[in-house]
Parts: sequence; structure tokens; C-alpha cells
Amino acid sequence: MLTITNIKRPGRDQLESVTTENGVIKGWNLPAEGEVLDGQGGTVAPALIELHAHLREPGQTEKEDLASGLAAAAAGGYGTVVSMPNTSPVVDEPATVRALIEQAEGLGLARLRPAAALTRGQKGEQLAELAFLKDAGAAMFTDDGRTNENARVLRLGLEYARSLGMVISVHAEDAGLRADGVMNEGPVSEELGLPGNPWAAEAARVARDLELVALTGARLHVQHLSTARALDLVREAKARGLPVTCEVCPHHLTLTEEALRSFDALYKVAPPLRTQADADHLLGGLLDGTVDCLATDHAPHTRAEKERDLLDAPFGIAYIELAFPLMWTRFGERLGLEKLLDLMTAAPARVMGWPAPSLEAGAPADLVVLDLGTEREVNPAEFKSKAKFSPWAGERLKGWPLLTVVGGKVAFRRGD
Ligand SMILES: NC(=O)N[C@@H](CC(=O)O)C(=O)O
Ligand SMILES: [Zn+2]
Ligand SMILES: [Zn+2]
Repeated sequence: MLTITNIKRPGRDQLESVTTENGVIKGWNLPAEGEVLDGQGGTVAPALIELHAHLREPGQTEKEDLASGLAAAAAGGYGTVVSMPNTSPVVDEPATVRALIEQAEGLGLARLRPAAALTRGQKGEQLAELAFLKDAGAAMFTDDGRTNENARVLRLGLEYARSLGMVISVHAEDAGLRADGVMNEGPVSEELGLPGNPWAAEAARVARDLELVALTGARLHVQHLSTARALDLVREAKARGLPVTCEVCPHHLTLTEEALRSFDALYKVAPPLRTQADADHLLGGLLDGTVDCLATDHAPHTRAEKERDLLDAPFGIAYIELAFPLMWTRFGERLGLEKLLDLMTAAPARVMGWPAPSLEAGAPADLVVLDLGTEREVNPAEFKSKAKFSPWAGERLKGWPLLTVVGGKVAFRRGD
């Protein structure tokens, strides 16, 4: 049993307490029982849900592992994480899915819901054994990290996933158009003399995939949308009634191609950082509901890898610990607390068809207590993630998680 005192529910002023028992919320303002933790006046919400993180197990544990990645997630206020299968080997076997789930359960950190590969080895040629992967506990199917070049294979995958009631998520970039681009294609890439990746690589692929949704009627989730045009295509598709959802990442809202003037591979990410107009358009999509949810695409690499030349370094930015503070600090006023929390809790649950997160008695005791007011400097040395560097190092952010509880157990406490 665990009681958290001195917390506020969103939109309420009075301090309250919540008691959890056997992994669920027992009730509010009950006589304190069991372990008692002081919420320090913070705002309590259902723990955040991440639909897109690279935790690098199995096989790439120099970048991240389940323990560091799920600790980082808990520190970021997340209670549930969907991990991407572009590991070594690729997560395309039921036994691997089971092993990941089992390993994560022993850690007492955020809950792990592994995504499995859509195709064997993520090669895009043959479908993986989707039914068995589902039975093993796979949360969704995706070849993220790769693009699905063969439309016929994706079509078959969509038909199969539809019959299983599962979501497929896609990294929507046309590989041929993207080519060896390391940043957004445009005047800035030309000025810098760097190979560009055009907006049309994303828009063309989203357009194709939306036609496959129309053809199959299957649920498709478009990952990390970065361009205004692709977002407009999703908006049109939704107006047509297609069962498509999409996510946007905080890095595409807060950084632009201008960051590449540093020639620092810290800012090398796929899809690339775009223009301010794209970022503004994506924010508009959050406000008007076109964007279903936020996701970080936490993509850790080693410092040595990210210190390579821009042309050779791997793609990816890792910041699951900063996502809420970053969004709250930069866009809290525009979005409002309720909308922002929805985008990071109930909205991802809706995308997945999971039960709505709740603060009511009987709901799972997956909770986060947020300090919405106090500014703190981003110090990557303190990250739980193995990737202890950040585009936001030294910035002052507010909205830091103080406490994350998963299944009634403390998964993170600031200062521990
Ligand atoms: N986003 C990235 O830049 N990198 C991801 C792959 C991906 O999400 O496609 C990674 O695995 O490092
Ligand atoms: Zn991707
Ligand atoms: Zn990814």
C-alpha cells in the first residue's frame, strides 16, 4: 500500500492524497496507510504513455538497455513504453518478445510493451509471424528504423494486422527520395553543402500509405510526422474517414534545420529537423486534433557515434526524460495542461485501443506527480539514459516529474 500526500489533481486547487493498493488506486483522501510519500504540492496525472522509444535491447546495449531506458522513461514521467524492434537481432520472434517482457517486469520501472517487426529481419520482404508475435505480447507491428519500400508487403501486413485487431506503425519516408540526405533539403542544406532529404520524401510515402489504408480498411499509425504537407495529407484522410492516426515528436516542434549550421550530429535525426513553418504547422495539428498524440522517438546512440562527422553519424535524438518539461515549458500556454496531458496519456492509449488512463478508484496505479512551476537546468550528466548529452543541455525547463508510480510501486523519485 502506498499513499501520496500533498498533490493536486489538474484543474483543482486543494491539496489531496491518493492511496493505492494491489497496484490500483484505492481512493482519494483516505486515512494515510502503508508507505507515505510527500507529493510536495505537485500536480498528479496518469503516468505518461510513450508509443515510440528505442531501448536497444537485444544487442545494442552500448547505446541503451532495458534498465537504463525504462529508468529514463520513469524519470520522464512515463509508466508505459512501446519499444521499437530495430535491434540486433531484430525483434521478429515470439520468444524475443516474451524475453523482453519478462526482463522488464523484473526491473520495477516503466511497463514495457514491445513492438515487433512487421517483416522478417525488417527486410521488408516477408511478413513476420504476426499472429504468434501478438500472442507473445507484441503491442504493435512496425519496421521503424527502416522504411517499407514494397507496397505489396505493407498491404498484406495491413490485411493481416486488421484481422488480428492490431495497429501497424510506419516510418513514412521514401527511401529513394530520402537517399543519403542528412538534413532537410532546402536553402540551408544548399548553403551548408550537405546532402538534403526533401519534404516530398515524407509526403509521397504518406500519400501512398494512406491509399493502402483506404484499400484495406486497416489501422495505420504514422510515426514522427515532420512536414506540413504530410500532416495535411493525414488531415484529408481523416476527413475521408480513414482509420489513420499519427504522432509528432517534441524535437520536430522545438528544433529546426537551422540547428544543423553547427554541423553537430546531435541534430541528425530521421526524419530530419525541418523549417519553422513546418514546426508551426505541426503545432497547429496538435491544436486542431489532426495529430493524435505526442511520442519522443527516443533514439539513443553512444557519444562516440554522435561525435562522428555529420555524414557518418547515426540518426537519432534521445530525450525521453525531457519530453514533458520541454512541451510544458515551450507550449504549455498554447496547449493548456489538459490538452498536453491528453496528448501524452489518453491519446496514445486511444491510438493503441488500450483502456483510458484514469485517476479514479479502481484504475491502475500508474501515476506521475509533476512540478509545473520550478525551473531547473537540463543536466545530461544526470540522465538515467546512457545517452548523457542533449540538444537542450543547459536550458531552463519547468514541469519536471517528481515521482512516477507504476502499478502502485515507485519507479522514479527525483533526488534518489
Ligand atoms: N529516428 C532516428 O533518427 N533514429 C531511429 C530510427 C527511426 O526512428 O527511424 C534509431 O533507431 O536510431
Ligand atoms: Zn523512424
Ligand atoms: Zn524510431
